[in-house]
Order: sequence, then structure tokens, then C-alpha cells
Amino acid sequence: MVEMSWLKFGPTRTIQIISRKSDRCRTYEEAAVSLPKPGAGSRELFLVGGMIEVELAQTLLRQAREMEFSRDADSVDGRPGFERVIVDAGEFLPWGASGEGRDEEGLLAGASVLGGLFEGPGPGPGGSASEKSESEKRLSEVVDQRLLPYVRWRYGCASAVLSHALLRRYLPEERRIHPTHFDVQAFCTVVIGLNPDDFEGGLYVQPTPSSKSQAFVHLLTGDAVVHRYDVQHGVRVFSGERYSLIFWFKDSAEACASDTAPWYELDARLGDADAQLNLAGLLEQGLAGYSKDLVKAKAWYRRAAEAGQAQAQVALARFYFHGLGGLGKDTTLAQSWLQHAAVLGDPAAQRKVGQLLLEGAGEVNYPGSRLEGERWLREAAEQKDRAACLRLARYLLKADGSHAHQEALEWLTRAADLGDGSAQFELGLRELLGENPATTDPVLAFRWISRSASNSFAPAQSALAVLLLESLQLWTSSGRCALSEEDSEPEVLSKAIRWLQDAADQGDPDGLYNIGLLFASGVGVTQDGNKAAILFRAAVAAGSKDATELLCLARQTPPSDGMVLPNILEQLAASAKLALGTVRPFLVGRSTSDESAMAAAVGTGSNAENGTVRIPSHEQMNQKGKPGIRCPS
Ligand SMILES: O=C(O)CCC(=O)C(=O)O
Ligand SMILES: [Fe+2]
Repeated sequence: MVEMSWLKFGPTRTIQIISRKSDRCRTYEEAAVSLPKPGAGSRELFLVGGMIEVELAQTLLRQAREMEFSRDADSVDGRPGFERVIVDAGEFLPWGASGEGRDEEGLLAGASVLGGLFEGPGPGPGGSASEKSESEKRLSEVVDQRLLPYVRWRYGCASAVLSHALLRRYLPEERRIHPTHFDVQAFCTVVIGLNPDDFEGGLYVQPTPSSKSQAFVHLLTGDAVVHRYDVQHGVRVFSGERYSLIFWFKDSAEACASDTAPWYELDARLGDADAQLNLAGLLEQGLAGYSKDLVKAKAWYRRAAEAGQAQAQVALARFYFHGLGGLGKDTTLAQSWLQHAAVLGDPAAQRKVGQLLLEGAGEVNYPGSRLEGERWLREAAEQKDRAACLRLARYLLKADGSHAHQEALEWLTRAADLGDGSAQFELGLRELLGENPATTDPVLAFRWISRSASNSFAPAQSALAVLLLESLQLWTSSGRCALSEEDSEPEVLSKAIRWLQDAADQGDPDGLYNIGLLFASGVGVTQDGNKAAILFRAAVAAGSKDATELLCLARQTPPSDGMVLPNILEQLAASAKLALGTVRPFLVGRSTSDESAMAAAVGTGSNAENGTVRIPSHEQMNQKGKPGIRCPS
């Protein structure tokens, strides 16, 4: 049983909202809770019982279970979102069809946020056509007849409109966490519980900068939680499958059409520290119709920071560190703002203070500073700050003693469980390359590397492809079952190519190099030396040593009659393939440059070469020292 605290709402009261236009009276059962806001004011959260009928929630859930969800990067953490957009910029998308199903103007005939009959294109997955159009109709009625009247009344904003609605799913091995954030783009948000009995955890709010203040919201099927842009929240699912239905509102149809957030200006001027923070963020990034303006951003960050808004303090520290927005570089002031936020419990500030102390930069180098640094890093890591877990693991890996090493692995596992792609990959590599081959577990290694690859971590995608390709040749008896027992060879090959393509699309040097090898040698694709040459050049530009060596060798190979570079590359790749049993050229799972610490961490054994972690083949494991392709100096 997971230990979690629940948010306590005040008593339920019955609200009646009478529409002046239609004279219709609507009843809502509402409970409220007030959370502290830095400076003045409070952050309010409302729980509305039975916002939608249980039967409708169950129908939507049943259909959602059969829908396809997008893996596009989430705006909060950049990881695959597993979301399904239902309303985009105020317009309903066809229920059960993907976003590409929009018509040419990007609008759907007859679909309106304010109701109207839905006449979208034909059925997609997720139930019969009539069942789906019934869902669309009912959902649109819920928006018009339940959500909008409530939101307009609750926030005294008669012009509020729905701008976006989406379904999210949190399945094991897909997404378990939606990190703590503000819905900056929304004037207010409504989240509806669809299947509370199927999971542990769910939506939480975080009233203070510390994750220790997180409290989960208990939503029954069809209940809604309603909040404005100033409530920090996130999702954690400890077990089971969760589906949620989310609605984002803007304060006017114009704001919806132009995708702007005009409500911040007034609230910020009135002294709302969260509005100041969010406005500063939009100005810093030039979003929501604002042109990038670092001077204005800094001014709002400062006002919010002075009111005690911890994230604004962290941002202001960043401005001082880099001398942005007309500020002179001032590491002392930067550090002092970070320290403020760290004391308030902000995990990012704690991590940064910790890192500064550990790196011993400038004035922070004093007796005991490293110990203090470790303490801050630990505080942040204990708050489940993913980056802090990773940093702490890397710090401890460099420390002496088996105890530190053991603890480092525990933090690495924590970071991996929190969804960190590089930690997942590193655990996979460690399992694969373990110092003691007798205790390595290829099944577990494969699982970690797969998780990392699914998490869009390009080096893992490339390495996974290598493992799959390798499995075709070498792992048929033992390791094969770890990979893809069910799959036929062509399926394994096409999976490998897909992973390589994903890695290459992200500009991963190994992905580019390996897919270049496939084109050069004609494995799994039609042989095409020209394509291979282009890919090898891209790999060189992305920093691939192997591609550099191959091109170098190609240049030194005397061309025979009529031979051009692509042919030479084809030949080289083919001979490398033959000589090394298809394996060696693919074995290039490595760390990204910004993750060089990871290579250092892994590189205690013989597998690290100049910051590159290779996955040796079984052959290589058994025959150390066999030369690969080298560029003669
Ligand atoms: O899934 C949820 O309940 C909420 C997700 C969320 O906070 C968001 O999409 O902004
Ligand atoms: Fe959110």
C-alpha cells in the first residue's frame, strides 16, 4: 500500500447558477480549499461532485481505451505525452480519429464549443460510429451546459471559452509521472476523473515549493477538480492504469483564437506573485503573443522573487548568473537568490546550490563546502528531483568505497524509475557490461535499454537497434529470448531500423552512422551508397568517431576503375560486415556529449574510450583486443 497524503476540502455546498439568457437553473455540489500564495492572496481549488454523469465517464473511458494516443513530446517534460487532443484551439476534433483527421481549414464542419451537432468525418477506432458521434455530442453538451456556466460564474468571467480538451493516459511502462507544473497557457483548468478505482496515486497539488507538501486529490468517477493558472500540480501513478479528461479555458474567444494569455498583465500588476512568474516566463521565451523581452521578464521575476515566489527566485538567480536582462553578471547575488529558494524547499534550487558547492566554483569553495553541497543535493534527491538523483549518483560513483557505490546505484535506479532516459540507459549498460559477466542479466539490460529508448533517449534507441541486429546473428540460442521471442527475423530487423531512424531523427551520431551502414551494406534496406554517404557525413557532423574513421579510410582507399566514394563506402561496410560478423560496426551505444559525466561514471572499467561507451558483442567480450576500423594517423 502506497503512503500518500490527501488534500482536504472544506464542506460541500450546493451552488445554483441561473442563466440570465435561458432562465435555466443548474445545480453543482462544490467543495473548496485555499492554499497559501507567496506574497498576498491564496490559491483556490474546487471539487465539483458529479460534474459529468458516471455513465458518460464510463463510456468515454471505454472508448479511450481503444484510441490511439500521441507520443509527441509533452510540453512539461518533453517526454512522450500519451495524450489525445479532443478540442484544439476551441474546435472539436473528430472523436476516435487522430489529429490528422482535421479538415483543410483545420476546422470541423458544424463542431462548436458552444454546442451544435457534430458532423465529423467517418469513424476511427474506439466504438461504433453512432456510439462515437453520441459521445461527441454529449461531450459538447457537457462543455456548454455544465463546464462553461460553472467556470464563468466561479471566476466572474462571462467571456471564458474552452480552448483545449484532451485525454491523457498513464499506463505502466508508458507514463507514470507528469511533473509538477503550472498550466501557464490556461486561465483555468478542469480535470475529470474517469477511472479512480483502477490506479493508486493520481493528480496532486503542491502548495509549497517542496514536494513534501504534495497532496493528492480524491476524485470519484465524473467528479471535477477546478483551478486557475496559479495552482501547482502534477500526476503520479504508483500502480494501475489512469485515464484523465482535461479541459483548458481562456478568458476570451480572442485569447483562444490568438493563443495568448492576456489575463496575466492585470493580475501581475495587482501583485499576484504567480501571475508575475508566469508572465515573466512568457516574456523570457517570447510566447503567447509576447515578443521576447528579457528586461521586462527580469522585472517581473524580481517582483515575484521579492514576494517569496521560489521559482521566480531560481529564475532571477539564472539571470544574475548569465548577466541577462540588463543585469551585470553577479554570482554572489545569484547564489543568494538560489539559497533563498533552497531554504523555501525548491528542489531545483537545492540541486543547483548543491552542485555549485560540489564543483567548488568561485566564492563557494570553503572548508566543509563539499559536505554542504552533498547535503543540498541529497535534499533535492529525496524530493524525487530527477536531475538531483542523477547528479548524486554520479557524485557518489566517483567517491571511494563500496558503500558509496551501492548508494550511487540506488540513486541511479531512483532517477531511472522517475523516468530519466539517461539513467535507464546507464543501468541497462551496467547490466550488460557488468564487471562480473556471471552476474549480468541480459533480460534486465534489455528492459532498461528498451525503457530508455521508448523514453526517446537517442543513444538508447541506437543501442537497442544494435542489440536487435546482434540478436539476429548471435543470440539465437540464449539471449534471443530476452529480446523478441515472438518476433520473426524480418520483424526484428524492421524494429531495429525503426529505432535507428528515431535516433537518427534526433541527430544521434550513432543512429546516423548505423543507419548509414545499413544503406551501405544493404542490410534490411535497398543498398544505396549515396544515401549512406549522406548519412555518414551527417554522422561526422554530429560527432561520430566511427563515421569519421570510415570516411577517413574511404579517402585512403585507392579507387579502382570508376569507383566513387559511395561504392568505396559500400565495399568497406560490406567487408567490415563480413569480417566482423555483422556486429562490430553496429556496436556504438554511447553517451551524448552533455552526458559526459555518465561516460565517466560508467568508465571505471575497460569499456569507456574517450567518453564513448561501447557495447561489445559477445565476440568482443570473448576476444578482447580485436581491432576495429581505425584511421591510420
Ligand atoms: O492528467 C491529469 O490529471 C492532469 C494532467 C495535467 O496536469 C496537464 O495536462 O496539464
Ligand atoms: Fe496541468
